Amino acid sequence: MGYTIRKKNHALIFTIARPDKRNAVNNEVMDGLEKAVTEAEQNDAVKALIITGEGGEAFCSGGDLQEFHQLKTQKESYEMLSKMGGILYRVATLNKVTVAFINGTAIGGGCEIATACDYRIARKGVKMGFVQGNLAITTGWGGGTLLYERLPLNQAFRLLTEAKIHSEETLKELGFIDQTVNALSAEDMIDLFEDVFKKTGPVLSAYKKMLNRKWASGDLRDRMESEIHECSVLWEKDEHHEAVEKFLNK
Ligand SMILES: CC[C@H](C(=O)O)C(=O)SCCNC(=O)CCNC(=O)[C@H](O)C(C)(C)COP(=O)(O)OP(=O)(O)OC[C@H]1O[C@@H](n2cnc3c(N)ncnc32)[C@H](O)[C@@H]1OP(=O)(O)O
Repeated sequence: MGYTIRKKNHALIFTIARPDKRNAVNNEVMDGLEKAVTEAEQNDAVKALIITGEGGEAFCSGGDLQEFHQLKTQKESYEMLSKMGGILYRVATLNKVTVAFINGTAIGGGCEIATACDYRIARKGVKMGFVQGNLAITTGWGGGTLLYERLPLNQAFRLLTEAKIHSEETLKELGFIDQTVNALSAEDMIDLFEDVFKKTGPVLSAYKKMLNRKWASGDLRDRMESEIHECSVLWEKDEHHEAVEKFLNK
């Protein structure tokens, strides 16, 4: 299976388990993440959902370029993009604490997944980049919209338009990474949330509801939807397909 879901203390840990493909997201991983979000939502004993990747190389390398390269038209890409965009909206608005433990490289959609979480904890030395622009598309899972919620607008705009890969030090200076650790696995870094887990579930849930009310009044879901649609329009263009071909034929 391309993912695992396991419980440790008050946390549910979702791990993308495709290390041979640098934990690229395919439909199976999307379905698994949706399952984990539902389980976290329904289990009162769970106070946090942690998302991470298997192995020491990558957190997540974004959408599976092999699998999704079959999607040629705006309509075909929109179906995939809106599926994952809906799941990341659920991650972002889940009434539990959400944590991305960035155990390795995070690229493209991998950065979007991390952005959907309340906390971003990175292993020392990892690199991250919103590289979608280099593939002649934008973020397409709602991660660009969410980045504008997480960072000052000018810094978010810079990360998206430069589409560069940055060190965790740079991203920590920008405030995107909350903390860097030497931990190699989610289990090893879970103690960082000891104080959080001392709070009752209803307290943590109430704080997320405050954030969600702010986002609801700001039409977050509509803005994510517009991003997803815009990405699907760009997806169909030759420039995007040529850029993906170049990677696949490297
Ligand atoms: C809306 C989101 C959007 C979308 O869905 O399209 C995106 O996410 S766009 C961004 C898509 N992702 C990328 O452009 C990243 C592509 N991958 C890389 O840049 C590198 O693989 C990297 C930096 C993640 C890791 O580099 P490293 O040198 O450590 O590994 P390799 O490049 O040799 O890759 C090993 C192995 O994994 C396969 N691989 C890596 N990334 C993907 C991917 N995203 N989809 C499918 N397969 C991927 C790569 O082809 C190699 O496979 P192998 O069979 O061994 O040749």
